[in-house]
Amino acid sequence: MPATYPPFPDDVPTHPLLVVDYELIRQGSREEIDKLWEAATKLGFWYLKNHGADAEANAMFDMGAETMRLPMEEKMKFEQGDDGVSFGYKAAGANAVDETGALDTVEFINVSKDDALAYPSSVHRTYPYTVNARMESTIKPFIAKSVEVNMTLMAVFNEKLGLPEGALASLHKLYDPSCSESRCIKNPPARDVSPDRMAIGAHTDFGSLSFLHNRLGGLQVYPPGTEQWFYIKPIPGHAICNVGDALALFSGGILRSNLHRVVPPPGAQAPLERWSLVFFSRPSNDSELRALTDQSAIIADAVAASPDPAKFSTGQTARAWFIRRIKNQRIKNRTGPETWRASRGTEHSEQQAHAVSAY
Ligand SMILES: O=C(O)CCC(=O)C(=O)O
Ligand SMILES: [Fe+2]
Repeated sequence: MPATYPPFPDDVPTHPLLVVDYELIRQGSREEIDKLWEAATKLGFWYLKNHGADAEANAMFDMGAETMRLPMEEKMKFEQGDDGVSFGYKAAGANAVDETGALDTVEFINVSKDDALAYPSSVHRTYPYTVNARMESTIKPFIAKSVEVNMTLMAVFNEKLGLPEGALASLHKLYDPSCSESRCIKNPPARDVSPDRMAIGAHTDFGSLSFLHNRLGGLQVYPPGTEQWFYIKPIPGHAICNVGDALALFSGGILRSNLHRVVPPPGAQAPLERWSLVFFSRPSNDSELRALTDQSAIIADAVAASPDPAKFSTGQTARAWFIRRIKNQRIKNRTGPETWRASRGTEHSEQQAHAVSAY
C-alpha cells in the first residue's frame, strides 16, 4: 500500500462527521461522551481518533493483500457460499448491489472473531494459509483491539440508555459464539470496472458497532433529512465508526443505523485500488433482536413514542437476522427484486427508495 495517496477532491459533496477522541472517552470526559452520544443518535457515524489501532490495521491490510494475491482457485476453496454464512472469502460479483441484481465489484476476506480466538482450533470454518500465517501475529491483535474499542463505546451507550450496568456487554460476551468478524476489502481501480458501478450497495450494517479503516474515499452516507448521497472524507489516523441494526433495535431506535454504500474513489483517487478494513461487533448468536424495554424506561418510552413500535420486536435472533440478510444478497439466490428486499435491515423503506433512485 502506498505511503501517500492523491488528495481527496474538494469539489464533491462531503458530509462532516463529529470527531470523537477515544482517549477522552476512556478517561470518562463528559464533554466527549456527549459528543459521542450526539453522533450515535443523530447520524450514527463518527470519526474516532486516538484509538491506538493503526499498527494493527496496517498489518491487516498486508494480510488482505497477501490473501487477494492468491490464485482465484485457491481463494474459491474458502468462498463463503450461498447459505448466509459470511466467514471466508467473497469473490467480486457474488452479491447484488440493488434490486435490479447489478453486481458488486469488491472482493473480501472475512475472519470470524471466534475462529481467531480459538486458533489453531476452529469454531466455524478454516481459512487460506495467508490468513493462518497471520492469525496470531496480526488478526488476533487487531480483533482484540477492535473489541476493546467497540465494547468501551458500548458501555457509554449502556449508561446513556439507562440500562443496568453490563446489559449490552452481556449480549456481546467475548466467548459466546457470534457473527462478529474482521473484513478486509479490495475494490479494483476504475480502469478495470466502469466508474459508475457501485462497489457495495446501499445498506445498513447488520450488527452492533462497526470500526472502519479507510485510506481512500468512496464511502458515502445518506443522512436523515437529505435526499442525496454524501462522501465521507478519509482522515489519516481517524477511524470511522458506525452503529448497526442490532444496537438500533436494542435501543428502540434511539441509536441510529444509517444507510451507506461504497462507490469508486472520487477524482484523482479513482485510478487506485481501494482497500478498506472493518471489524464488526455483533451480538451473541442466540440473542433476540428486540428493544430492551424491560430493562430501561428510556428505551420503553422511545418505543411507545414510535409510530411503529412493532418493528422493534423482530422475532429473530441475531444469527437469523444476519443469515437472512447475507443470503438474500447473494446473486445466486436471486429470484427477482423481492430477494433484495428480503435482504434489508432497519432502513426506512421510504429513505431506501429515494436513496436508490438518487444514484
Ligand atoms: O469500505 C468501506 O468504506 C465501507 C464498507 C462497508 O460499509 C461494509 O463492509 O459494511
Ligand atoms: Fe457497511
